[in-house]
Amino acid sequence: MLIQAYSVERIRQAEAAAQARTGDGVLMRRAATALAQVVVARLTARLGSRPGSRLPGRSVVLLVGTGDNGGDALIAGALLRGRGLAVTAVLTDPARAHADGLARLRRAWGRVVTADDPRVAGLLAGADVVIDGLVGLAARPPLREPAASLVRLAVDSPALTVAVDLPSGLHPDTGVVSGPVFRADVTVTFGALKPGLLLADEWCGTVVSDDLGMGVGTAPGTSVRADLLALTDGAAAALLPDPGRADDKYTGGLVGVAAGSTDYPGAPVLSVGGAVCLRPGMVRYAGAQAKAVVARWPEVVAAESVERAGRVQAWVVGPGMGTDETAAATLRTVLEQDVPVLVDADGLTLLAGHRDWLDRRRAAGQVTVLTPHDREFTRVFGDLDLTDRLDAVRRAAATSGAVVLLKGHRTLVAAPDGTTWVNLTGTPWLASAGSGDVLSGVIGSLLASGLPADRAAALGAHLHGRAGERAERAGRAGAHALWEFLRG
Ligand SMILES: NC(=O)C1=CN([C@@H]2O[C@H](COP(=O)(O)OP(=O)(O)OC[C@H]3O[C@@H](n4cnc5c(N)ncnc54)[C@H](OP(=O)(O)O)[C@@H]3O)[C@@H](O)[C@H]2O)[C@@H](O)CC1
Ligand SMILES: [K+]
Repeated sequence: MLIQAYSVERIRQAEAAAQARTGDGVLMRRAATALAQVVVARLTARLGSRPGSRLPGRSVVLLVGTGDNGGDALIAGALLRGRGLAVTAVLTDPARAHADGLARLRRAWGRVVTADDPRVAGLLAGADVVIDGLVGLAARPPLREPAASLVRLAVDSPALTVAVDLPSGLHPDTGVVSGPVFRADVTVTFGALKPGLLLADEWCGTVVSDDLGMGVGTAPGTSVRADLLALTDGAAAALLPDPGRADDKYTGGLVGVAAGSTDYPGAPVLSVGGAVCLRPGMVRYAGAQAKAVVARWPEVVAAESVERAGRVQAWVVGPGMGTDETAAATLRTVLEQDVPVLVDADGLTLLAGHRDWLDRRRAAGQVTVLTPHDREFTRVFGDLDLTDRLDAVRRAAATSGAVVLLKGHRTLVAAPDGTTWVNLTGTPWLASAGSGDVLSGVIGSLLASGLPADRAAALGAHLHGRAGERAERAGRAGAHALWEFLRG
């Protein structure tokens, strides 16, 4: 199963349709029930079975804004009162707080204070649970006062922090964070995942999604495609090409790597290594480092130039290639071939001055994949602002006709038809020299095996991230062993 996120607009459409079926208030009651259940389960687990660790009497603080997000929190608060918890709602604007939710909490003997109450800081510091019902789908960060101050206070609370629908301060569609953000241990989200929860997952903690019976993405007559996709390990394993019994080295995927120069002997070895690790039928290498490449990867068939390399089913071009005339000629030759081509590193720098080469491939219906980091992205797509990375990568794919993989904490992949992926694997340890070279080879192999380009890029990023996580564990173990050794 793929992980699927939907835009606020799509969720609102499904909500309207569901509300017409169920009648007023039903979805909110379901949302509040789901929220209260998660709070009880998580708090019970947190308290454990120590003496005195019973739920009744534990304190819950609700941060309540001016909309239905606050309504969810208030009704959940009333339900938690029913379990014997002490519940206090902190209202940002009493006149605009959800009236029915407030009435229910009051009927259940919940306490209500306003955000300017001097006791609020103490309440948050002493709470067992803080529930963030400040803003949800209607959020337009940065948070205004007094919500911003409440979030700042909540950051210091040792309580279990639970976000309703999404952490306040985060943009639901873009994941862009500006100003203070509620840092959640758990986010209970309704209808479907929102893109922001995947793009800025570091604020969300564990995400529990309850569709409330809304059927987002399945409404008749609407597009079933999610707005943002992510792979699970299971989905990644299902995509991985397996050689069939009838395959030989020529049918199992032939990938060519045009990379390296006299100045950069390492990048081609790494890029070819990435390709080899995916076990295609054959890896061909073209460039100035044939000896170094074959010394490390003896199964590779190497040549000095693309013209002499022979037939392939996909090319990777660019890592360590330099940006001189020879490199430009190599890039041009590769881009003239009617096979999928992945352009990385120096290839991207060169491409910035030759956008017409990309246009030609687009006109011919040929598949191109670009794998920039931020600086390379700006070189090629200078007019696109990277504040909203999702928007930028989608525009880049739409205007260039290429699949664009934008590297980052959460690597994004966008296809010209609008299909967009976010990669959820990896570690900051991957932000190191040579890591991108390996990724280019991995994706090149997947392209050669015939996977659609956006899937090849998303799968490559997923596998590369998992490999990075393993390397991190090994690196940490190594560093620890070294430390022990040095200490004698
Ligand atoms: N769809 C579903 O499936 C279901 C949805 N449900 C729930 O409803 C929620 C959506 O409720 P909603 O539409 O009432 O808006 P919500 O997010 O509570 O915002 C309230 C107000 O916040 C304000 N505000 C905005 N930005 C701000 C900022 N930066 N700083 C400060 N304030 C800011 C803005 O006010 P204004 O700008 O007008 O002053 C806005 O009107 C949804 O997230 C889910 O929890 C469930 O109950 C049932 C199923
Ligand atoms: K919230």
